[in-house]
Amino acid sequence: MVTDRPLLEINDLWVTYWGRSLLGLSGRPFHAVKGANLSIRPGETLGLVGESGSGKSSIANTVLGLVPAAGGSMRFGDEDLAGMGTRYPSNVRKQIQAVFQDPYSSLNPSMTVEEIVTEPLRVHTTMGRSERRQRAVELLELVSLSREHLERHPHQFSGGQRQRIAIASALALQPRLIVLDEPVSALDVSTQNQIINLLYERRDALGIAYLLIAHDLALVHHISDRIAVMYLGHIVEEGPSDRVYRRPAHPYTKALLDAVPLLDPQAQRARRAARKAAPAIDAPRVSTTGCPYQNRCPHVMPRCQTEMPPAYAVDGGGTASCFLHADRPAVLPASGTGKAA
Ligand SMILES: Nc1ncnc2c1ncn2[C@@H]1O[C@H](COP(=O)(O)OP(=O)(O)OP(=O)(O)O)[C@@H](O)[C@H]1O
Repeated sequence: MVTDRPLLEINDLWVTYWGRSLLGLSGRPFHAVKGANLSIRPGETLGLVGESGSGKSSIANTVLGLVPAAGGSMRFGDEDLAGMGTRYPSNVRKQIQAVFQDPYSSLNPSMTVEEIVTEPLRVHTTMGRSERRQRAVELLELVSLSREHLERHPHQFSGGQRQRIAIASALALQPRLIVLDEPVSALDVSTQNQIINLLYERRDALGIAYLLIAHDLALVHHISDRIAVMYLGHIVEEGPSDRVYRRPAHPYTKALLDAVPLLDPQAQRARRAARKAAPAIDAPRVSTTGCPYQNRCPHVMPRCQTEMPPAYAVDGGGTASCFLHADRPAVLPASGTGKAA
């Protein structure tokens, strides 16, 4: 049910945190997201990957209206999200829901399952109590739980069941977009598969779009239509999931994929040997000019140290911000060259 017009369109997004000095005055700004461009169509899943600290949750929290955009635009349908800061009106908040990583801390332990699942209905609709209860039963059935679970508290459930409850609550208002921030990384492998299948089913049945944040590239490839790759606040590559996974165009995406363990032990041994023979790679470092990946990149060229690459079109779809593709048309200006508001 993917259509062409974007549901969410993010252009040149900046997210900035301000440090605090001892006197409580604002210290130096830290730009966690530097000019990101992303879009998600209705019913589409966009996987956002990158190492810890690259800015994925900062984008997610800005889309959810938990953190204000410091610059750029974010359109959701006809709504200007960036202009609303953290004060989304109810009609917008209803349409964008979230499921977070840790089902042990994201559910209020003093509430019953019925209260948790019907809370969004209580806040955002005029439904009466019995109607809400009926809806709670339907929602629990959607996530393979049942009426008998209504009166129980979160501590009476396993991690996977708690994540089902969180998903039921996120579905309550029939949102158009759900932000999934590491939704299965706290779960064991077989429970992960069950939750992923559940998310799949709900997406196909209800036409919801997902912004899926995860470290696990194999998982993201499995569930996403498109993948965007972040490095130090920049989107360095974006494109159809299969193309990014099988033919990564940015050296950083390639490095991320090389870190995914191979099932074949012989191939895994060969890869380990090749890695040992390769020169040591520096830790990530914020460069003041040029490409953010320059000090780790095996293909670094002189211009990478002075110029930020624009996003070049890539064969098979999508873009890569890397001068290795400079023979292709640039479709977006270099990210991070604009100024945060
Ligand atoms: N509230 C905050 N105040 C100051 N700095 C922050 C804040 N939240 C995040 N940061 C910083 O912003 C950068 C990006 O963080 P973010 O959580 O968005 O990354 P991430 O890619 O989601 O990481 P992870 O995968 O570990 O969750 C990090 O350097 C982080 O320390």
